[in-house]
Amino acid sequence: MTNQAPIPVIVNGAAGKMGREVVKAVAQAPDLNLVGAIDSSPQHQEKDAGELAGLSEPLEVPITNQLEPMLGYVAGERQGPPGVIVDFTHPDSVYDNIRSAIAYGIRPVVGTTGLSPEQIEDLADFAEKASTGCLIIPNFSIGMVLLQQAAVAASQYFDHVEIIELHHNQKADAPSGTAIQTAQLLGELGKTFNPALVQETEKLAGARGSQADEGIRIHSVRLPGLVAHQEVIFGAPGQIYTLRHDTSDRACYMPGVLLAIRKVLALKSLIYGLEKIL
Ligand SMILES: NC(=O)C1=CN([C@@H]2O[C@H](COP(=O)(O)OP(=O)(O)OC[C@H]3O[C@@H](n4cnc5c(N)ncnc54)[C@H](OP(=O)(O)O)[C@@H]3O)[C@@H](O)[C@H]2O)C=CC1
Ligand SMILES: O=C(O)C1=N[C@H](C(=O)O)C[C@H](O)C1
Repeated sequence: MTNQAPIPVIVNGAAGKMGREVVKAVAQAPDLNLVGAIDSSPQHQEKDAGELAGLSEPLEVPITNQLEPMLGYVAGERQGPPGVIVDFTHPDSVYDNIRSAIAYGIRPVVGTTGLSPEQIEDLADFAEKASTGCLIIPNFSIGMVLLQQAAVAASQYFDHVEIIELHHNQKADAPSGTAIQTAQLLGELGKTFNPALVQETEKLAGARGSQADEGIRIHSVRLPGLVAHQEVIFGAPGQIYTLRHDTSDRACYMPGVLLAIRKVLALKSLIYGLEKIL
């Protein structure tokens, strides 16, 4: 049992699919205190974040679109640990959100995908200069970390690999942040995958998917009825090795989100990927 004051947590994107899960998870964690719920969606302004998330009791935390005043308010609290902001918003806004939080000394835990490599590098410089921890985690589920580790192990023995990611049809970005990170992890071995055997022609543009730097094809499927799924398919003469992860409930991300909130306070720079904090 610890006497430490709870960590103040702001959820950005609190009315969204992930934001609502995070509100519930934070409200149920005794060492965390939900102090703010931000969301730009006009129809949810002033609603109680707890009720919106499906909790039986209100949390007395209203949804607001006032990010900067909220950051200023939490930063101004002199007692207890510094604040953390969890971001599940939109690829278009996440870069600015992270910069604003760091400028106020609030530690970002970022699940929003769609940041470019240049933006991540720039944010890493900014966090380093501010000596402020920041976590960018393309996928918070332990199953995906295990899939990626298995894929890295397999890639020592296979020269041919393609990725298929499948998501619900409200997803803004493609390919998924997880698929991009998976290709990067495979590419870190320094191998070039998928040496061409024939001159290929795409009769319909995009038929062979997108091609990451590592030579790895990524195919994106968007359908209602899907949540989040990924296959990494290795091929060699006479054999196929398939790794697959399926998400059926966004609750699967919450242990990773809570871990990241607790870990980010001890950091002084930006870290990318859940595997680095396990
Ligand atoms: N890292 C991980 O493990 C996971 C990452 N994700 C990522 O998280 C992000 C959010 O996903 P999801 O919850 O499904 O998306 P949703 O669209 O369900 O939720 C996003 C919420 O953020 C709001 N919003 C949009 N822009 C802003 C802004 N500038 N400031 C404040 N609020 C804003 C949206 O409002 P409105 O609807 O009005 O636009 C919406 O309520 C995506 O990038 C997704 O890829 C998702 C699952 C797991
Ligand atoms: O939008 C989603 O749903 C998800 N987004 C993340 C991604 O782009 O990788 C993580 C997970 O796949 C769910």
